[in-house]
Amino acid sequence: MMAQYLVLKERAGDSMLFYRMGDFFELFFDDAKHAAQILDIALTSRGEHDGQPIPMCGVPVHAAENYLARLIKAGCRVAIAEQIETPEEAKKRGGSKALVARDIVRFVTAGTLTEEALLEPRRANILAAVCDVRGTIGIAACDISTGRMELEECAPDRMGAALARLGASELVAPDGWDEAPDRTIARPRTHFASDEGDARLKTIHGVATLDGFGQFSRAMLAAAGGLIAYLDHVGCGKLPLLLPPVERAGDARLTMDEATRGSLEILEAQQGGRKGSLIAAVDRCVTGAGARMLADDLSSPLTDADAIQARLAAVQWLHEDPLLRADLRAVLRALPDVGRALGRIVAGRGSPRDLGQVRDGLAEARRIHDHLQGRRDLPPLLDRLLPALGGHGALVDLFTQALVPSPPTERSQGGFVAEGYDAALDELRHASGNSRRAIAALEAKYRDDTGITALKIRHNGVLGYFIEVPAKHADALMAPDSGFTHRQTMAGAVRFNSLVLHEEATRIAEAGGRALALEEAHFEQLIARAIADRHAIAATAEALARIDVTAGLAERAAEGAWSRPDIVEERSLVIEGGRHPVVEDALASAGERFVANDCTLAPTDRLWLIGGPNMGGKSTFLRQNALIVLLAQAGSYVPARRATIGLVDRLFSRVGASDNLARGRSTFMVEMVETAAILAQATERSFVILDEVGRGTSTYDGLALAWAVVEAVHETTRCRCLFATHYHELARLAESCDALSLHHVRAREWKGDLVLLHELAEGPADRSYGLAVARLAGVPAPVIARAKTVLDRLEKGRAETGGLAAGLGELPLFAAAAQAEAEQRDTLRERLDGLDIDALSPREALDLLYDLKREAGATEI
Ligand SMILES: Nc1ncnc2c1ncn2[C@@H]1O[C@H](COP(=O)(O)OP(=O)(O)OP(=O)(O)O)[C@@H](O)[C@H]1O
Repeated sequence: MMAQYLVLKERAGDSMLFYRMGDFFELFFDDAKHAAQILDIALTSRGEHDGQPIPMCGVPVHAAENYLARLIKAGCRVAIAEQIETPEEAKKRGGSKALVARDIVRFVTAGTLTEEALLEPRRANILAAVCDVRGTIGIAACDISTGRMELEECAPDRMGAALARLGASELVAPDGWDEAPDRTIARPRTHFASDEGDARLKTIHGVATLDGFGQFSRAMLAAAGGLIAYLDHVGCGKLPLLLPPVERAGDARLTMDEATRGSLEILEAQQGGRKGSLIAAVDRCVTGAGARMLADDLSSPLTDADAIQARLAAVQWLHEDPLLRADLRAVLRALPDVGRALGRIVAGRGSPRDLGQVRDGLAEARRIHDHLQGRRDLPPLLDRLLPALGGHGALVDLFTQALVPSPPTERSQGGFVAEGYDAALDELRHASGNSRRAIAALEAKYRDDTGITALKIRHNGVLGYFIEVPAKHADALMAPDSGFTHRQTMAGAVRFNSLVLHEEATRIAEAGGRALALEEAHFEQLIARAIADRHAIAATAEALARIDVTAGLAERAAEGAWSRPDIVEERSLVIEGGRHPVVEDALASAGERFVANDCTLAPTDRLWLIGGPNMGGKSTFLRQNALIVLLAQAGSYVPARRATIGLVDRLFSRVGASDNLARGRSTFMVEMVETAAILAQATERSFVILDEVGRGTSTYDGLALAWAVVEAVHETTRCRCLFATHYHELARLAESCDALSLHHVRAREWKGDLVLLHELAEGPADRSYGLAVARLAGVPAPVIARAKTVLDRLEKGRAETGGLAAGLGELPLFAAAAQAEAEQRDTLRERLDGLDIDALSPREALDLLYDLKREAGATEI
């Protein structure tokens, strides 16, 4: 047995091997140790290997899903080795000692789950493949629980942002690729071939060309090849549901990199989990599929004004009709997760319950279709969904006739095919019903005949049906001519059989067996029917999700008095009475009110420097505006009295000195890397929020960098930007940068206490209130008093020397400085240009080289 185990383990590679033995999956060696620790189950041993006891642990097959879920969560992958023949077959094949043949039937990995119990209902589960084809990155992503597949390509510097958007639970990449992102699973490079990807997609979808689905580049197809090869591997040849690939054009979406997503807490709060995230504050979807689609919308807002307007018009329509909205949501709320049920069916793991869910979902879709059809003012987005909502009449009728109202998850016991669907099956059921009744009559008859009132006819798995009497009455039945045969003597009872009982029991067993076989055949037919219609069913699931998202957003807007944003092409951002949805919710639950603030950026006033005390609300203001842009472009109403959003192509959010120790970089290093990315990638159409950039280093360095970054954003990037800072000195930039203005969050000292008003006002911050905030935070009075003394000294010093920013007044403008540097570098070029190398002696050449080097060094920072 160990030899068989070791061969399978070799094939399992770095996945744990679940080795089926009877009713258990057993794990051995290091797998056992590792799993026992994660699952907190007993580690035992079995036999010996190389003279050492073999560590072993096991999980019962019927509870395996739960254990799998915990292992997957802990980052493991699991190979499932099943018995692929019965012990009888093994004996027939190889004699009484033959080992039952086993094989790996599938791998369970984080990105390839379909089981309801292992998936989060409100989150997509993405598996992605990424590769590099001659300097272009191809990405293929799919959610195999619903079959959705997307292909995308981007430049190498956009790979991080594209992958961050996907948030894949598992990522595969070619072996030996130096630029592969962290935590990827390496797969053979040969799998990532565009010809292979193209051929596989054509075969899967039965088409001669992929042109009908979109235009896919070589990089996209190579990634698709890698993805499908990996799916082959984990499914051991059985592919899950894959819908036709959709091309995701990078520039049709608002680009956000990983740091921006993290700091805006779109799908997850920074401390982890959904609570406190944007989606938690926005999501009012009543179905899991709706919630998953909303997460996708918020992760990749649109940049196309028409597409955004279409979504907004649909939200508005349902916003203005609360009754219809409530009706729709009531129907949606009762919907099963059709997409995921279909995913399980196609993956070969469908149950009668999944078929029932598809039937119920499609029937409800029809009701929604009838609700919407014929409404005069139906917005185009919803109108386009109508065809997908209907059209399943024949399938729904078939499934309704074939299946009982609530089919079970377990199919081996039968009982899911409805009465009236198959006359032969009804007959068999009728026959076994008659036999059961006959057995009940027999029991009454035997009681009468024997006069033993405690006589019972019972059933168990080992004996089948038998007659049981208390031990004290057994003698009468033991008599040879009693008509009963003795079967078993228990402590207080004796069990018998009789010819009539045996005959009835046989009839039940035979009818039962044949009924099960019939049900199984019907099940296969119904599964095949669902698979044949998979594309249309998936389209219905998608349409239902879009309606749920739209109704959910309308509901959220109504709840929070949100407004429909205007989407314009100009580079402005005008938000009146804007609020931060997450902070507002948190304050509301504490009984406090959120102070709404305006943001009015325009091409002539596109960079706001925002000062004011700690805790004054600067970060909140910055983020709320970024979130409002994001929500608007995702097609949602926004938490503001009015908003006009000039389309944004890329959104950046940076918080100074945020910790990213997990990546092993110092906080300041992270801050600078992220700032560098903004300066390199932001365009005139971008919106950038920078929160205290520069604070992660010494005061002088920090101020100098913050100064230079603001100038660069103003002069070179020219994007819309909100910059929060504690450096008062930066206010002097208003003198040289004409599209920059100064703002602050207001605070007041009242009777010695600091009152934070959380209100934004024009002009520079008058002072920093740092000590007052420290007092609010409970820093002991003697420490505050001492700090006050130190502060007085420092301020006196500043007054005498002109302070930190002394001398900055004479600093040349950013553009002029950049020009001067460029010119200085050009004198080097001129000298090189004018050089006749052949005319130089070796000595002269060397001297010249030293000289040039000296000149270059003088211009270095
Ligand atoms: N507009 C607002 N209305 C009401 N309360 C607010 C508002 N803005 C912020 N707050 C409250 O003030 C707290 C601090 O806000 P925030 O973190 O934005 O301040 P900050 O100025 O960025 O502080 P620091 O400079 O220390 O980072 C928030 O957690 C929230 O409770």
